[in-house]
Amino acid sequence: MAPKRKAPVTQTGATKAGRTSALSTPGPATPRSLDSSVMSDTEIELDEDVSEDQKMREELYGQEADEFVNSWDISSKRFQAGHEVRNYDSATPFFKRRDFSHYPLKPDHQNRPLWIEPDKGTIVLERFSPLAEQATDFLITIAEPKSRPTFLHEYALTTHSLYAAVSVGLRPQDIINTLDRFLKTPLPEGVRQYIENCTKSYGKIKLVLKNNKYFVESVETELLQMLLRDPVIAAARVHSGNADLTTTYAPSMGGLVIPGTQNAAGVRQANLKQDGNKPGEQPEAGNEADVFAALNEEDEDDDKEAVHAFEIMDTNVELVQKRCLDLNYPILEEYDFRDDSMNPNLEIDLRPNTQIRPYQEKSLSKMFGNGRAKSGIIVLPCGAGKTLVGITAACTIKKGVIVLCTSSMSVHQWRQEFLKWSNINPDDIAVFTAESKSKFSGSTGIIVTTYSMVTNSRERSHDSKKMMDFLKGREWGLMLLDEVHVVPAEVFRRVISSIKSHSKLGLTATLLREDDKISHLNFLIGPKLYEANWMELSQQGHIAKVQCAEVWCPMPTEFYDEYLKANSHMKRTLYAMNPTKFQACQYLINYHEARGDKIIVFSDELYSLRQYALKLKKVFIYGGTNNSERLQVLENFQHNPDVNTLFLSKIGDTSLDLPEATCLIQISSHFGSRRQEAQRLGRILRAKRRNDEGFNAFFYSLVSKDTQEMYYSSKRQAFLVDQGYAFKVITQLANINETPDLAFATPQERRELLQRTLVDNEKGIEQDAETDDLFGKPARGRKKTTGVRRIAGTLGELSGGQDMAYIEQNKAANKGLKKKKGENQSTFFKKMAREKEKAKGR
Ligand SMILES: Nc1ncnc2c1ncn2[C@@H]1O[C@H](COP(=O)(O)OP(=O)(O)OP(=O)(O)O)[C@@H](O)[C@H]1O
Repeated sequence: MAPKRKAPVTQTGATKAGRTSALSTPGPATPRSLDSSVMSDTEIELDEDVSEDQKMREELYGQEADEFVNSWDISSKRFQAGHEVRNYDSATPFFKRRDFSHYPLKPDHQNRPLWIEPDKGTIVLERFSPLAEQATDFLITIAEPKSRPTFLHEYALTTHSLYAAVSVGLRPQDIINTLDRFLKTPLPEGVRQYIENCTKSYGKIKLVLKNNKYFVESVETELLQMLLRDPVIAAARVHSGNADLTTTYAPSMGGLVIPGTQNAAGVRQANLKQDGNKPGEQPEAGNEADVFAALNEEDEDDDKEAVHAFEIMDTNVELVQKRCLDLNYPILEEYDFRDDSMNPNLEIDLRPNTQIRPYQEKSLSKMFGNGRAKSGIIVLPCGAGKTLVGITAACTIKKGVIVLCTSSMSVHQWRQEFLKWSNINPDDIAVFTAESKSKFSGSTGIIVTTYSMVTNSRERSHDSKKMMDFLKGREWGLMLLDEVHVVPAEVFRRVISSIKSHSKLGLTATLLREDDKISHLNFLIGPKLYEANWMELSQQGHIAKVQCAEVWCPMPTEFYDEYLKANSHMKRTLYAMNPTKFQACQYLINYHEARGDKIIVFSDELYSLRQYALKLKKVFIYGGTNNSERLQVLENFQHNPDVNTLFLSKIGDTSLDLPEATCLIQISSHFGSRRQEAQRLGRILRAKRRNDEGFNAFFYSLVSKDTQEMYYSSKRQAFLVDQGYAFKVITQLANINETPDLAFATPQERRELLQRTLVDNEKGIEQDAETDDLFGKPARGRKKTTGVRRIAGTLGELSGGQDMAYIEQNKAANKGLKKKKGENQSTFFKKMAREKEKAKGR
């Protein structure tokens, strides 16, 4: 019989929930020995029968255990991972390669707020630490926030985040020293090297426009010499006859005051500097403030640093930017607007009573950190006031501004906001849309337009062409890019190549895309300069507090049977039309209307949008609703006490400013889109009543149980969960069974609903207009035919037995099916028709 082994009992302070839990590190309450060779008293005592031990571990941990068992150094009873010797205990296999419990802790680690994962550079912040605020400020500058629930925040060091850190004025050594000071363990060598490698070339070379000439600038002459040895860059240089590099001096850092604030824009972050301590050296124990005292000191040497530069041709700017990127020296774009004497100044200032909020100021200070304007992206939650951030940037630069929006409604909103917050002369701000092509009257001004107006080169009218020539023919001080997350990189490329601007500011609430193309924006616009914390803003009352819930709605058997047989389009319709979901929706509407809430119900699926709205006698807007009807519905929703619920298709996901709305119900959505979930939540974050005592907004996602929707739903929530939102799961709505007058209460009604849904959608599912524009031209709803669908049935059923009914399509729907002239033709036939028309005209 094999000798008995001690039971594995270790728990090394790990928690189960959240990504951060995978870091096995001792919790603050249970400090471990600093000596990695000392065995913990809870460690497994190795017995002789290794094969049995191995078998057990294999059973417990599968394949992964093999690797561990193979690297198990029996003689020393220690686990060998690469060149590091680790202690092994029963929890080790749970953490696999992410067990860092052998890392020594600094003696005063309780005072320090950060953990780091040595292999990946993932940083975990203890939000309950007294230094959490300072650490957050620092982390937001150097790393990407990944997840920010209540107690532990997770950040990742990436090349882009380090690039952004350098672009706001941090030096590699500043980053290393400060990070080391905040860490509970010494900074791992790999992370130090990563930071050095990523930052050594970033921020060294700048593109600056001075007196309307482009200069490539650096404090290191050798770097400029190296660039000039490159044939492409050498060819782009403007030869002034002087072979030497021009020497100038760095601009003064302070002095610039962002309008709407009391503080100079020279950000504290830009002044983070080394103090005398060597990396890893401990600050004086017991004095937390000392750790950071040095961070805020002014860098007296900055003003004395000589800057060298050479001039390049205007026409070769993009080429030089690309070439520098290829050479691994990404060029930072900076606009020395205070020294730009060539472009006329714009008379614009914030109105005297305008006070920007602390997070708005923080985000802008990243842009104007050294007295110049850096291009980049600012990420603020929906309703947090991105517009005012853009306007304040324009008031700081005071040069010509071009604003690009996603819809014509946003264009008008931006113009209104400019007039509301600043003293701009109304004649100096013009809009360029399909309906209006006005220009400003003076020598400079502001133009607000849409991405599509600027990039759609086909079939331009004479006026549009003239307007485009006007936009292309001048230099803009600032380009404001709204909702940058929705615009394809190609569109940016076209905008940026056709319109010349000295600085670019991208604004968004959700810098995420399911296609992972977000990184393109880093080099097309600039790095992410700032990202706000949603929870913090809601705690401060800038955005509403929201209770999120996922309501599980079981499907009646007959629906579920059809669901299992259906194709993917029909599946989506069926889980949206689930009668239990309908009842949950009806119940929630009744409940919240009675509480005085204004409710928006979102559905991506047009058929269910209409069916729900008609059955519940509520107003609805979708892609096919015409403009005047949309405005009328919105007006009523805002001001009419009898219209408290509005059904909206996905066209209302963005750009909808309805501060009256306090409750959201989602009955159908776009697969697993995290962005849509966040954008929809954004519709209630701006609730007017957000600062009322005890006010909460509500966000319900209705999900058909045991369908694909459950899977998508958890995917969709990932972004918001990372922002700290908790989704409650509701499996049974209180007293729903006793609620009178619920729709589809009898089996017969439910069967009728099923049959009608199947028959109505037999030909295919109607898709909504592919547009984000709630106020743009209503695009025609497209019919997508998914082929013939056979339903098993009997003659009895066809004659009306068992609730299968012959349903006549309504006339409007039939009309919609009629082909209009030229509609649904192939491009070949359309071209032929056009040519015929032309020939007739000749
Ligand atoms: N500093 C401020 N002082 C007072 N009100 C402000 C301030 N900043 C923003 N607001 C108000 O907050 C509301 C939301 O602002 P805004 O529409 O710019 O948000 P947003 O971030 O662009 O939202 P979305 O992403 O949904 O378009 C507006 O009513 C705006 O007037």
